[in-house]
Amino acid sequence: MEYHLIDNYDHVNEFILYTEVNIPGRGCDINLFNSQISSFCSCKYGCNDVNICFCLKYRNKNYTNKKLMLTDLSNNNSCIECNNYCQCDVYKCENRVVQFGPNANLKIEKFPGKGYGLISKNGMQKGEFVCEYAGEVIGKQEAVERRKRDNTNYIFILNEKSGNSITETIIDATCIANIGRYINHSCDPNCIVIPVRVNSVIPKLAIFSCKDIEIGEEITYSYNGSNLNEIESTILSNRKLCLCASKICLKYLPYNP
Ligand SMILES: C[S@@+](CC[C@H](N)C(=O)[O-])C[C@H]1O[C@@H](n2cnc3c(N)ncnc32)[C@H](O)[C@@H]1O
Repeated sequence: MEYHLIDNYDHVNEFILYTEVNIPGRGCDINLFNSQISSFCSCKYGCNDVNICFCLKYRNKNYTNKKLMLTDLSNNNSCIECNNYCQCDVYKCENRVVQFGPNANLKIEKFPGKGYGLISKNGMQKGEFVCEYAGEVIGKQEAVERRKRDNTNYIFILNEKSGNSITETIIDATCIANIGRYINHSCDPNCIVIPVRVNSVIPKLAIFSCKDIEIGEEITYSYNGSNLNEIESTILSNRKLCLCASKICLKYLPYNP
């Protein structure tokens, strides 16, 4: 059964194209992009029992009451949600969160010195899904070239380690993106980025709160680990000052955006 993603947000800049989900860009492996995870569950009820649901059987439980179970993430920092092949009821299944789209409680605001940023209008509880960081899925070489050409701020690189191998997912949200592109960096962030797979083998970069967030508070994650290392070494002399204002601020953004 298919799900319906609801995303009513738009950009503050008319030159940026809104996309609710990732789209393939240059250098993206189209076969991987179009791949369909072939395992599925045949649950009749909520997909909340690791002994019954096939999607949860070999993993930790991802969510409780639709909130990310942060304690289980130390061993396993990625999630696989139930997919289009699963026979569970889409709206009763407890293993579907990111696929339904962003939190309805977000607002883009201006922050002096930082440009735009995202706030939570009504506050959030720890573990709530905020939104995806969606954009063009591109290859490494293309990312290096775009970064040199445009000095772009919006290329996110996610590295997932599994044994000796590393899976790299690169999303460029410069020109085509969802609301996730507006989230600023903090050295003491209230959100984390987790790779979440639904149908495709290529993960969605899903942003979840890792603390309770107050009404009107800025939503942030740490940009540390989301950069292009090859380029970083050439630009350390030109790093941007961090304005996160946290007590443990490291003074500079983790890379030169
Ligand atoms: C992914 S964008 C975030 C959204 C951006 N503020 C905007 O207006 O589109 C990254 C850029 O935001 C700004 N930024 C993000 N976090 C910041 C911080 N803690 N301090 C200063 N500038 C920040 C930097 O200019 C950075 O290049």
